[in-house]
Amino acid sequence: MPSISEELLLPSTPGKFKDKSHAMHRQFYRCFASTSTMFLWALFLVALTASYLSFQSFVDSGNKYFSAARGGVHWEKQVKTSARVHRRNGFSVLVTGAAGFVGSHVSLSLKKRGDGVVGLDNFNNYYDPALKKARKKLLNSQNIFIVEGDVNDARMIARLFEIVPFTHVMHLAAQAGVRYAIENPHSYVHSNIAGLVTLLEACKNADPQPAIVWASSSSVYGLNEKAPFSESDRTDQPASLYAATKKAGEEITHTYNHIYGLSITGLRFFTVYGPWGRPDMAYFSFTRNILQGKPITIYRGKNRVDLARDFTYIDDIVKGCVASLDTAKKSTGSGGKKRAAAQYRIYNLGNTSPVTVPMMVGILERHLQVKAKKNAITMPGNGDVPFTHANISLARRELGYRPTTDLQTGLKKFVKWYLSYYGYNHGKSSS
Ligand SMILES: O=C(O)[C@H]1O[C@H](OP(=O)(O)OP(=O)(O)OC[C@H]2O[C@@H](n3ccc(=O)[nH]c3=O)[C@H](O)[C@@H]2O)[C@H](O)[C@@H](O)[C@H]1O
Repeated sequence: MPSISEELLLPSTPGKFKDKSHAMHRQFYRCFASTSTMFLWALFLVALTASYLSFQSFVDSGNKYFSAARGGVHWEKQVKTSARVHRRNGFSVLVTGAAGFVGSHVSLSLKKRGDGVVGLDNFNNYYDPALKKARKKLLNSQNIFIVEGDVNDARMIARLFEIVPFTHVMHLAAQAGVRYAIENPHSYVHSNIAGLVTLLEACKNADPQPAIVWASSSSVYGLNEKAPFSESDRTDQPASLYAATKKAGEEITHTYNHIYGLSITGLRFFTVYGPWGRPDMAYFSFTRNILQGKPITIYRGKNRVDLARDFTYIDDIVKGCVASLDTAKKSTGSGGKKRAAAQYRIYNLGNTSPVTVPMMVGILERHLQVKAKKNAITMPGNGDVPFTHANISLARRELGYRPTTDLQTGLKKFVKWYLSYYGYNHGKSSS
């Protein structure tokens, strides 16, 4: 088949001409023409490869777009469905840390009464992520969708606010644990400070702005010796980095309230315990060790004084969280500007009856019907405080908060859950 060049340069009836110069020209043109052909073929192949590659990437992104991947159409549908409100004047709540202990309980409680709930959790491995996955499964079974993501992911949070005009944010995602701050200080700054600011920025930019309820901590009272602890007591002597980041959170939220009109409620939780709890906490790890026949270490204060905590049962805490949402006023800002002064509140959510750690161990022994192997040592200088004791008058007055579960009753429920979840032989070697 003649090339385009041949078509153009040679006579239309080449077979009739036999002269030499023509033959030479012909050879030259043939040679030239075949190079051009190759060049054109090469161009064609390059174009073909390029279009194949771009088609492939289109298919890939298309798959992402249409599949359940984060940001896809299916993902958005899950977020919207989960946020749907099923009661009159109900809330649509973004719950951060929804696969966590308090987060999972609060999410279930809100969903149960007809509020829309979208969870957010990064499923980090501070403690066994399998427990977080199990909580997620539980929430999924109640039609609560948990987005897997970090509170530091500004784009993702902004996207969530584009999809759902959340009326409230229940911010419970945090790096918890008092003593772990010695090992991994930066994780506290990352989650409790940077993550908090990222979330507040998203809330400030949202239109309408949500009201925010978030978890502070009893640890902000630090070395305060005046008991019981009241919200107006000094909180400028933190004993751990954990406490310092929670205290910083209180100051940071105050700033966002003051400048941008965000409605903020900070809740100082006092050693929350119960079913689906945190395995890093003493009552939980003690239970595991007692059942496994391993020793437990009980810290003691100066002069062998027992440490004491105002242990607070999860159901009481959930009631306090929900009451805080119910009484939260609307934020007043929009477009990054405050229109009027907004609500700013801080409440203790405790039990008002501290129990010593050895007494807590005694209750566990009775419920488990196993004697603990106790090893008492002087409290290492790791951020612990000798006691906590909440004055809850303010929460009682303004939230109607009334804790009803004592440690004896609450630990009984915890042990029942623990045994049903892990069984008696959890972690025991078979030998
Ligand atoms: O109220 C809070 O703001 C905090 O409550 C919780 O901290 P804590 O009150 O320290 O609870 P937890 O670790 O269960 O130790 C309980 C007691 O057991 C003692 N303890 C602990 C471990 C051990 O091996 N031995 C021991 O005696 C220990 O010395 C202490 O006296 C949350 O974890 C924290 O995230 C935060 O929310």
